[in-house]
Amino acid sequence: MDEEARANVEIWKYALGFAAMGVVKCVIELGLPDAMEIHDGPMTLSQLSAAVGCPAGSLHRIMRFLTHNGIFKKELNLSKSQDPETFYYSQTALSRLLTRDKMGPFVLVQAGPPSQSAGLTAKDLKSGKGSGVKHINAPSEDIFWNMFEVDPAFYKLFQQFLACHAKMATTAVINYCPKAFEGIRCLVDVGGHKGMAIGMLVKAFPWIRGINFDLPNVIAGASPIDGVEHVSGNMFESVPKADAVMLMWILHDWSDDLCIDILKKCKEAIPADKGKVIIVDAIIDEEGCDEYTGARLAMDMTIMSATVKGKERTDKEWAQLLNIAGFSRHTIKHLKAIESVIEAYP
Ligand SMILES: Nc1ncnc2c1ncn2[C@@H]1O[C@H](CSCC[C@H]([NH3+])C(=O)O)[C@@H](O)[C@H]1O
Ligand SMILES: COc1ccc(-c2cc(=O)c3ccc(O)c(O)c3o2)cc1
Repeated sequence: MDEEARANVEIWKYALGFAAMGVVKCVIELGLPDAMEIHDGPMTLSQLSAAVGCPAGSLHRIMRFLTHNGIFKKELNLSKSQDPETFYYSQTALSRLLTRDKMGPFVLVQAGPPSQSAGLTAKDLKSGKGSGVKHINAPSEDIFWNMFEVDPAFYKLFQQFLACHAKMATTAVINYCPKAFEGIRCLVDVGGHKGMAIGMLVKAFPWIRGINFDLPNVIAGASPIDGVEHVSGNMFESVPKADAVMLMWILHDWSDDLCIDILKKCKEAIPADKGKVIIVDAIIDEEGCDEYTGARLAMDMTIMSATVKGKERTDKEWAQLLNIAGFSRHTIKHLKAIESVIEAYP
């Protein structure tokens, strides 16, 4: 790998490093390394879930991230057949160091007092309601982003972060997946924020007329962009009509049920015969692994701590969502990035 390619991978260690440390802190709080020590042998996911009082769904994602990083091992239980309990988890030299009588307290103290520490907490996980830092004032997840109410300064930073992400991810999409944009006359970027991505796409593919669609408070702050019309609305109600819809970094914020609602609205917006939905999001590779697998799993931990029921999805989970939302087929193109491109057809 050349220096630049290595840098593109390495940077994620630093960008998502806080999430990784937050999860390690959280499993110590849950007492997971201690529970394994007491059990004194391999444990299935449901045994672990019962021992630490954390729902199996989130615990599965946490263990997937930790085993990838050498904290705990996942092994095949050859005495059983194809169900999730086919696997069991056991300790590694690293996880043995995370008990409360070894390095556990050392890690916890670095995160500061519980009232001030951000990210995942044992309490949130045990409640099964998700963490949802950014939906802090929201009664449920199907509410508009309400970052303004949480902290205006943080909201400003979050806007810069989104612009920076859109620039990076759209560059990868343009370089590695240009074919997806052939023949599209009108493209709507749903949740396109201030229009960075659609602005870059209409410049790279000048035959496209772009629509940037986002919440009214976001569109109100967007500047004019050549070839792009800004439209405000709510994707849970309707999406502007176009030949194709793009959803970049949208679906990973929402539960399966709300993703299906969004996908159905997108399907209504495109022609049934030649329309498509272009999803740009991570695909978790549970079987294989590439240089970005660690970053995708760390992003899943960030999404777990930042949203109520969002998650990064495996290819099987994506297929299931698209199928339930009424799409007949889809293709996947991997980029040299955290994200992949899924093209879904009515
Ligand atoms: N109900 C909604 N309708 C339309 N846009 C929404 C809705 N809820 C959240 N959003 C927007 O969805 C975006 C998610 S962040 C992703 C931004 C951009 N696509 C990127 O990849 O960088 C934000 O700009 C939100 O304002
Ligand atoms: C209020 O505290 C937070 C809110 C949001 C996030 C956050 C971080 C991040 O990397 C990310 C990535 C993608 C995405 O769709 C997000 O919503 C997102 O949120 C962290 C802390």
